[in-house]
Amino acid sequence: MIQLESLTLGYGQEVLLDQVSANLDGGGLIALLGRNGSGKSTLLRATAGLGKIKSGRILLAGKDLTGLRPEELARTVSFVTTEKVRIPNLKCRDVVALGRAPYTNWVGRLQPRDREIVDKSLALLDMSTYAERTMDQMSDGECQRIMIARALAQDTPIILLDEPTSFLDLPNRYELGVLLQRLAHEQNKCILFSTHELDIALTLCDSIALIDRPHLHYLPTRQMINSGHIERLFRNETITFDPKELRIRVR
Ligand SMILES: Nc1ncnc2c1ncn2[C@@H]1O[C@H](COP(=O)(O)OP(=O)(O)OP(=O)(O)O)[C@@H](O)[C@H]1O
Repeated sequence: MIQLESLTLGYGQEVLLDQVSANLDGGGLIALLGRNGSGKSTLLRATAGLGKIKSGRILLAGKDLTGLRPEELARTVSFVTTEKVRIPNLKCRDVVALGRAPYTNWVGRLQPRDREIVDKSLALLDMSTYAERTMDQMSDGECQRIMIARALAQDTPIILLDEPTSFLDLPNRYELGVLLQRLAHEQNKCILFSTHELDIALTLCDSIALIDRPHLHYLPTRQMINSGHIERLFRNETITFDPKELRIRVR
């Protein structure tokens, strides 16, 4: 679904990914891992069509990203960023309805089918009861769910999320991970999300994309665990990764 072809990304003279090729074809739930500053957000932004590519190509559903018209891009990929979104006077239903913008007619008016999709997206995120509330009166976790509902309403085969669990407490992190897994499998989406939650990535995801600057390794989760890449990348004087137990151990 997402193909990287000899992709080089970076800023100025700094190269983050150097001629990386990977075919994230399996779809399902994919975790994007890497140390701080390795380029996870940069890659997600580039895949969403927001960042600059130094060289190479990104293909989405077989089409070169740079050749897609804005409305085609908006029908192919949705992006949930880390920014805390608080739109004071807009009800949750209206926020989710923004996801329908690539499909609405020229005055932006929702058709019955659009309303149906908005309601379904809210329901899938278990947020139907919040439809008439405004986001300035909601918790970070609740707002995060609304932004994911908006991405779902956009009805794209690819959904990108930048650290979606970062504002959440432990139970909610897992709940969101399970929810993303369910959406990926039941709605047949390719969901790529960056995270520092190694255990969520390794227990819930179908495959892992691991940035090991300036390379990127992409493997099904079990193979990634056995590959030794995670151990090598996340090991330091204080901690080791135990691939059998899927646990970080303090030395
Ligand atoms: N707009 C920018 N201009 C110049 N350098 C940038 C810009 N954005 C990010 N960088 C640098 O690029 C590198 C990768 O940043 P990026 O945010 O993609 O990493 P990340 O893997 O998402 O990090 P983290 O896990 O800390 O969120 C960092 O060294 C960062 O300082």
